[in-house]
Amino acid sequence: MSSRPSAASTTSSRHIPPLEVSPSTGRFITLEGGEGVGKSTNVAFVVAELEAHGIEVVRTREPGGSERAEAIRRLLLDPAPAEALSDDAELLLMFAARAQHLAATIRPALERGAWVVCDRFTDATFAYQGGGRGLPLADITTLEALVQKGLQPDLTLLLDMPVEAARGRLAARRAETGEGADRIEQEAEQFFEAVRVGYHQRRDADPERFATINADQSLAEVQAEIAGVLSARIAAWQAGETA
Ligand SMILES: Nc1ncnc2c1ncn2[C@@H]1O[C@H](COP(=O)(O)OP(=O)(O)OP(=O)(O)O)[C@@H](O)[C@H]1O
Ligand SMILES: Cc1cn([C@H]2C[C@H](O)[C@@H](COP(=O)(O)O)O2)c(=O)[nH]c1=O
Repeated sequence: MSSRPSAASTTSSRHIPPLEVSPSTGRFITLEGGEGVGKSTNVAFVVAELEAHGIEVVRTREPGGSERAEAIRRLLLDPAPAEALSDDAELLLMFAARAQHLAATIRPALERGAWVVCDRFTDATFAYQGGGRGLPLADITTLEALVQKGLQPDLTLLLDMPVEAARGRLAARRAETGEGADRIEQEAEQFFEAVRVGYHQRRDADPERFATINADQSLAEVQAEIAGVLSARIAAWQAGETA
């Protein structure tokens, strides 16, 4: 476990008020949204904000987040597979990767009191395999219960913006880095519109856990919104712990 400097000893505490976080209270925060909305950029921001308050943070992602789960990620996202991947196999591989990720990374971190910040989790399965592919939500709910055994994120930041604008950002990133589109990113715009609707349905079914962030604004504005949500949620958790 990394050391926990006191909140008072940190210098970049401009967004979140000083915290006295109990080491035994691990929290699980996920960032969700369609392709190119800024999840990776803002995962880094959330991690930096928490670490600035002396919190041990494990940054992770799905699919992936442990050695074997990353191997499954490669299978899932291979842009030119020798054999087409069936929708059912895709769904089951997402949950196989998640089961391993939970066992190897997420549960051990939470059990030792670390906070986990994860780039995508099961809401992505509801949005992509449920909304995008049209697989039955009841099947996803069954797998969710089997694999998570009741564990849910404490907070999910849904970065939301129109699909076309986000694809523009992605195109700019690809032009800059030279990276190609993975197997799922190669889907048509209609697929990603259905993914966005899938996320909205998840959010509407669990408004307590979700906070919607308007991702279609400058990075500074997005991060101010995220900082505000984090600050409020952390204060509420702290109040609950000391009550
Ligand atoms: N608010 C913003 N305004 C303008 N550009 C942004 C903003 N947020 C992120 N970007 C840029 O948009 C691109 C996509 O951002 P990022 O890689 O964080 O998205 P992502 O949601 O993680 O993408 P993916 O779906 O591929 O995982 C990057 O080049 C990033 O620098
Ligand atoms: C967890 C999860 C992810 N996906 C999709 C969403 C993306 O297209 C890729 C992951 O790539 P990223 O660059 O890390 O965002 O996988 C999915 O379809 N279902 C899921 O459960």
